[in-house]
Amino acid sequence: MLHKWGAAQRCAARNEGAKSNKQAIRPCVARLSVRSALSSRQICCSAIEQSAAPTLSRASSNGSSSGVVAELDEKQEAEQQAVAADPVLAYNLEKNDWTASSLSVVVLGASGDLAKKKIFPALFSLYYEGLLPENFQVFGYARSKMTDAEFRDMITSTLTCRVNARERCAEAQERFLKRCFYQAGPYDEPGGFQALSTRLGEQEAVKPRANRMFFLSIPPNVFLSATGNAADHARSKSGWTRVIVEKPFGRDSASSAELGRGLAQHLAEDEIYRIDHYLGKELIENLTVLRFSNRVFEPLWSRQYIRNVQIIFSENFGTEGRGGYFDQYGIIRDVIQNHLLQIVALFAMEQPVSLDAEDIRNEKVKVLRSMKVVAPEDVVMGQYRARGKLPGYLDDKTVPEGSLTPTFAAIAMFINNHRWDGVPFLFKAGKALHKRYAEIRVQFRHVPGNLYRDKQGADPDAACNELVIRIQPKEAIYLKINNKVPGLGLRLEQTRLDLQYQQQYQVELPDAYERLLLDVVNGDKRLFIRYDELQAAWDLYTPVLHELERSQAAPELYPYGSRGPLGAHYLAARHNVRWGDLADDADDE
Ligand SMILES: NC(=O)C1=CN([C@@H]2O[C@H](COP(=O)(O)OP(=O)(O)OC[C@H]3O[C@@H](n4cnc5c(N)ncnc54)[C@H](OP(=O)(O)O)[C@@H]3O)[C@@H](O)[C@H]2O)C=CC1
Ligand SMILES: O=C1O[C@H](COP(=O)(O)O)[C@@H](O)[C@H](O)[C@H]1O
Repeated sequence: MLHKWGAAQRCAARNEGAKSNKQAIRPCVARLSVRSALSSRQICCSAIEQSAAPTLSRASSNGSSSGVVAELDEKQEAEQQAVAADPVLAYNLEKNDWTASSLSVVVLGASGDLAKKKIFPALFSLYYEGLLPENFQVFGYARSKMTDAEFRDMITSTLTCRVNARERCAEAQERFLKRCFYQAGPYDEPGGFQALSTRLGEQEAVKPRANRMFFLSIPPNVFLSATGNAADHARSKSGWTRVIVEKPFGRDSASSAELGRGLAQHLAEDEIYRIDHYLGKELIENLTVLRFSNRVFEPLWSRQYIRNVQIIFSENFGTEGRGGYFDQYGIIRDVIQNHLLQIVALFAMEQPVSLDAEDIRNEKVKVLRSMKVVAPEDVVMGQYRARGKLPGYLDDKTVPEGSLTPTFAAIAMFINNHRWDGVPFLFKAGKALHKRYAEIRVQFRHVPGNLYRDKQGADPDAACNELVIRIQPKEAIYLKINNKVPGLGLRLEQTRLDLQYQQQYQVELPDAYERLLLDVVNGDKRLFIRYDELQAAWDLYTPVLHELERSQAAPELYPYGSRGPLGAHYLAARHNVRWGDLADDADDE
């Protein structure tokens, strides 16, 4: 399964007469993907080459090869057309030539939670699925002292074989671990980075072009010094250097701008990848597909038909262990100003000129810049308190005594443009609630002059159509419609047109970090946040965040495991909205 990319490149190298790498590799990608349902990101192919070969030889031996070859040729042609129409693939093919390059991924903060929980497992998954180049290595970097062997021991327990075919997983893990190295050093001095660069060079020696990718999995107080040292002392001299920055990108407009200026002293904007892992979730990537490839949705996607949009994030656990970080930020900065606002930008944008990163981000930034700055009266804050044995936020030892930091918030926002004027976009996000889920709910307007008004029960709201995009868990898209209850009578009930991913696709979905790391390898910035988007997002929230801090506004307490504070319902009611998740809860239990 490994090194499909390398195989495609080798195959391309044999393709004489092609004018460019892109032209050379296309037929290879197409031919080698004949028997596989690879996504547009999964760029071919040795495994597929092997799986096509036996079919051909078996067919030859019973004398029917021409039929099979013709069939393959047909499929190949169809695949070639698909590849030609895929701008992501075309972009990747144009930008990378891994026959002459190596890839080093350096994880700064390798001893930390995010690195262990997300980054190493994602890198292993990509490796296992053959999506990383042949000459590939991982370097962990942190202050903790560790040998390569200890580092490998540390990450072993984090590696799992996510993909369907788990065959030879242990073997793949062993091979992956041999590519993992560790360098101890400080973030704020050059010495460690110089040593890192030397060791990177030793591993990269076999390829003329050495590409280096740094993941800043470190606390924000060392972002700038680590970036400066990485860029100045461990930057690639022969290939590209890309730096992935994790949130928090500052605390407000001013600190974010300062961070931006600091990064810009060492890196060009095209070297910076601001990650928002919600953009890497399957259902979020599907948002634009849903909108722009289905004729049925786009005409409805405006104030004319949509009454309100709700973006809901609910976690059934508290800050356990992350209280120190969380208390400095709170739920608005932790989740709403970034993950949920990014979802709205994608949800509400106009159709971009193309799927190119800049075209998409141009449209997103227009939405953000059209939004009304959040008003204090449109914010409800909550903080969880203890319930039975479940600890309250203030019981977390890493949280300062008497902290007023919100662990829950509900917010109403508006987009002042032709399409969305007057439509409330309601956000609700909280920790230590009753369930873990994230979803987008689109509530449609009432049916005017409804013929069936008296057949639908007393509550007219319950008869409104609602489109639900369930981001996680149990990913799904369903549309609530009114339907006649079968039988001789005439009674209507609300039911669902239901796309449940588990039933429909029966594949395990890739983790968001897998998708995003692969995008960085391929230089694809569609799912990363551009500087002007970030600043526009902060400008919407900075005044209210400052005001809440200045006024020392006390959050409403809610019990651990509840649905959050009552204030969220009053806020929704003020905008003539009812939270859709309450109605659906009973069905989903
Ligand atoms: N964990 C998560 O789920 C998420 C994290 N993030 C962000 O990702 C980044 C990393 O997160 P996470 O792994 O949880 O962070 P950690 O607190 O685990 O820190 C990562 C590593 O940084 C080093 N470190 C910790 N504190 C300091 C300090 N004060 N000064 C210098 N170095 C320090 C430690 O390594 P050593 O001492 O060995 O150098 C530690 O192992 C953060 O910016 C965080 O906000 C974003 C989304 C989710
Ligand atoms: O960025 C963050 O996201 C997580 C939730 O991510 P998910 O992919 O598990 O939904 C959240 O717990 C954390 O507080 C926040 O920093």
